Amino acid sequence: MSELPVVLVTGGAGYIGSHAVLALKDAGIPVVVYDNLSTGVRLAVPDDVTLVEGDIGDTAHLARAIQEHRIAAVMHFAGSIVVSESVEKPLKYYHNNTQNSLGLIDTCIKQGVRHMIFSSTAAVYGEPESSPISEDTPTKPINPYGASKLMTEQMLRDASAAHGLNIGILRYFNVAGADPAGRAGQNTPAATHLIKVAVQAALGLRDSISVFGTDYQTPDGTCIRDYIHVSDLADAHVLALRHLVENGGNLLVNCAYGRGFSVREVLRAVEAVTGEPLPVVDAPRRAGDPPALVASADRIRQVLGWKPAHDSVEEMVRTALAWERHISGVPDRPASGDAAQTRQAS
Ligand SMILES: NC(=O)c1ccc[n+]([C@@H]2O[C@H](COP(=O)([O-])OP(=O)(O)OC[C@H]3O[C@@H](n4cnc5c(N)ncnc54)[C@H](O)[C@@H]3O)[C@@H](O)[C@H]2O)c1
Ligand SMILES: O=c1ccn([C@@H]2O[C@H](COP(=O)(O)OP(=O)(O)O[C@H]3O[C@H](CO)[C@H](O)[C@H](O)[C@H]3O)[C@@H](O)[C@H]2O)c(=O)[nH]1
Repeated sequence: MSELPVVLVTGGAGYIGSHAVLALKDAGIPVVVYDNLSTGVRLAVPDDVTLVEGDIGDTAHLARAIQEHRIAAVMHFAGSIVVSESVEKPLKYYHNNTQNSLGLIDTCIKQGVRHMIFSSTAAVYGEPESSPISEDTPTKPINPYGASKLMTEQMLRDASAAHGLNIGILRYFNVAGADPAGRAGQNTPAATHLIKVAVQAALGLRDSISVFGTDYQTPDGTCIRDYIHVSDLADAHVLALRHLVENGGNLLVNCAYGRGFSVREVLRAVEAVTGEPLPVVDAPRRAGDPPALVASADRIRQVLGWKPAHDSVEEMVRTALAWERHISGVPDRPASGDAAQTRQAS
């Protein structure tokens, strides 16, 4: 096995990046985090990992960090991620996801970085005419978020051809859950992701959960997504890094399990895990949402030998719920026997 390089994780104080940091550490790979803490939090970075606080748009600062820590590989998670916000504020997305990635790629090439793994998204496919979605499905984003990521993919391909940078483009579908060992999770209080919002509603941290759109052309009228556990996704990054270091060349893979769940199915899973009904409100469609995104997930298994360990919506919900309790301080419900005793005593 070739020696693995020191990895700079941009966005490593965020949700997925912090899980990737854990997976790299667990694999014994040295790691440094670069993050401006705009949505990420310092506490998400383990004590024994260096956090360089900075913006990827500050290329001089970035170049110094790459030199100082002898970085040879970058995992690039930093970005803006909310589809509906990208419709309202498209230039924020072209700035942070496209323009800042351009500066990062340029800096990496000038500093001799050999490998880059990029967080792309299923949103690059838009509303595909066929399902499941393979990596060869045409890319036609329907929102600025997806367009901003697709442009970065193109820059990476061109930069790779011209400058020999090895690139791994990972197109994530819907990421959910938290580290099963309880070391990390999604920390953004105002997060918009379905499972995060649903467990917050289950814990009484939100009054209700809205179902955005009930009239889609899907079996129960709600949107369908391919949810992937964040720890399986983090492991895929370590495998992708090994692949680039050992084989060179480029990689483009969907990151998903290859099966879809509707919004209502996800909410039923939350109710099954908590044993309580959720306060659900039907609401109008949300801007920029495609009706269904389900991956063909064969390539990632074949090329990387990826074997997911957490392929279950219930496990995503359970781990997300445990993390939400941990950060919010909402205690676990008493076991039903305890509740019965309390009632009898009163
Ligand atoms: N969450 C999902 O379901 C999902 C799906 C597909 C793709 N992605 C992609 O994965 C990546 C990580 O997403 P996440 O869910 O962990 O989001 P997140 O908001 O938790 O993490 C993003 C991190 O990047 C940092 N950041 C943002 N802009 C920065 C900048 N200019 N300079 C330095 N740091 C900056 C933030 O502080 C944060 O720590 C993003 O690129 C996102 O587009 C996420
Ligand atoms: O409170 C909510 C939140 C979400 N939804 C619905 O649940 C589905 C999933 O929505 P999320 O906000 O959890 O995720 P998105 O599919 O909008 O987007 C996520 O996955 C994409 C890839 O599929 C992108 O990469 C993006 O970064 C990431 O946020 C959508 O149909 C949405 O309308 C609700 O009904 N109520």
